[in-house]
Amino acid sequence: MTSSVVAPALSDVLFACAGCLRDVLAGRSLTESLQEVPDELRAPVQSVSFYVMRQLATGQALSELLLDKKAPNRLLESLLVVALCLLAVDENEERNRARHVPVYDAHTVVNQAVKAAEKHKKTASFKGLVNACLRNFLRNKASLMQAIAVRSEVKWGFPKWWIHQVRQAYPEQWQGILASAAIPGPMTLRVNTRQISREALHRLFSEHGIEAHETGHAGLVLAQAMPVKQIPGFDQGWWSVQDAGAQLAGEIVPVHNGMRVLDACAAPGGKTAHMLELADLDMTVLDVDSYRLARVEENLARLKLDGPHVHLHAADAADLSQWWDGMSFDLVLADVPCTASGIVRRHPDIKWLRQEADLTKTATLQRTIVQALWQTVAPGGYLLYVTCSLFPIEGQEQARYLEMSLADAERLGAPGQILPLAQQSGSVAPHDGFYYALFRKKPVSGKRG
Ligand SMILES: C[S@@+](CC[C@H](N)C(=O)[O-])C[C@H]1O[C@@H](n2cnc3c(N)ncnc32)[C@H](O)[C@@H]1O
Repeated sequence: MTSSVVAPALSDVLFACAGCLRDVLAGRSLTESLQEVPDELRAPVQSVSFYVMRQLATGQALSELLLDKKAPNRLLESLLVVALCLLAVDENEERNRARHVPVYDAHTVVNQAVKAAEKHKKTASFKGLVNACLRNFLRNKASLMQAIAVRSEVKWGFPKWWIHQVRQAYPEQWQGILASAAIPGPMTLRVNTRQISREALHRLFSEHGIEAHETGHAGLVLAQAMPVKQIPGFDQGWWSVQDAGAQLAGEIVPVHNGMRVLDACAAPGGKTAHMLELADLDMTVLDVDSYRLARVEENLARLKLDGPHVHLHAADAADLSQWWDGMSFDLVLADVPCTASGIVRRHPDIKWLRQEADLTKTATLQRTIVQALWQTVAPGGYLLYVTCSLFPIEGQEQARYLEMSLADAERLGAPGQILPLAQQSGSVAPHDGFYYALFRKKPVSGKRG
């Protein structure tokens, strides 16, 4: 018997996207919201929603211009914004392909958005408004697009405060940094060199027609993103998906066999696994979120890195009384919670979820965590501070503060701020944004470190 897969109706996709957008505007992450989308709709809803997150300022500015007054409810507003983001797509197809832009026929979008409005009691009585508003946009597209193009948030696809912060921190590079978020990141893998060499995996990929190039010590960047199950070696644990910027951690941590290591903010376990791939370690793994910690367990099992040398605890790293037995660590990885401003090309909802006031709150939390963790570092031991942020308050300013305030700390060489910048205008940045600072606790005098 053959089974044919029927593509979902665009009206269902648009309606589900409107629900996801409404959730994000209410402060929920897109990843969480997408989990509630029915399986058969998830792939197209994810693709359209990611695009909408990148183009949100455009959709919102257009809906403001087209409606005489505020939309009657959030769901309707979200449906209009989703449809307007799709209708505003420019006609340069080549550019669109590179940017993974979902392209639909304009009149189909209008008809399907009206059908989507019919699906819910909150939107059904406004289907005439949806129709009028979207048709008005199509009639006046050029002048409306011109009217909003002058707004900085439309030009860059970020909230104003974010543009201001990046511009202030990086007066030479701010445009390249903001532009890099418009294009989805490449699919980069980290080879589990305990299972297979990078050369052997690269060869195997070539035999399967999968084009890739090498990056860093153990990375392979795929020319085309693919579902993980279609790439040889996933179930065998031969590789993990991990951005090249995150893979740098493995090149900085001074790991060697026999070390007692703490990964304090570990989930989903990308860097935990990387360290375990590099050396035989006694590894304590913490995360405050037990649901996320379960992902570390799954990942380590798939990569065949689990065992009695790995100890997982769901606990607050800052509260030593919850989890620490008093035995110090040779190395602590503090990949602390942050604004995640360096990874917005992969999680474009982040730029709308964060508020400017989060910067100081997050920086304070980071200090509290690191100051507690410093007590667990053995004399002569190391602490690697990491964030996936671009904002100096979580990066260089934080590292300077820690250097001054941590007892017996010396700062060692580390890359500092890594910026997501395309090598040429319009091309994909090779890695996300990260910050790395490495500290060592001075050995007790008289003992060699
Ligand atoms: C940037 S992510 C870590 C990414 C991870 N190191 C990796 O490479 O896959 C930060 C993690 O810190 C966790 N977290 C936040 N606050 C924490 C706390 N007080 N104690 C321990 N973990 C915390 C979050 O649940 C989140 O999983």
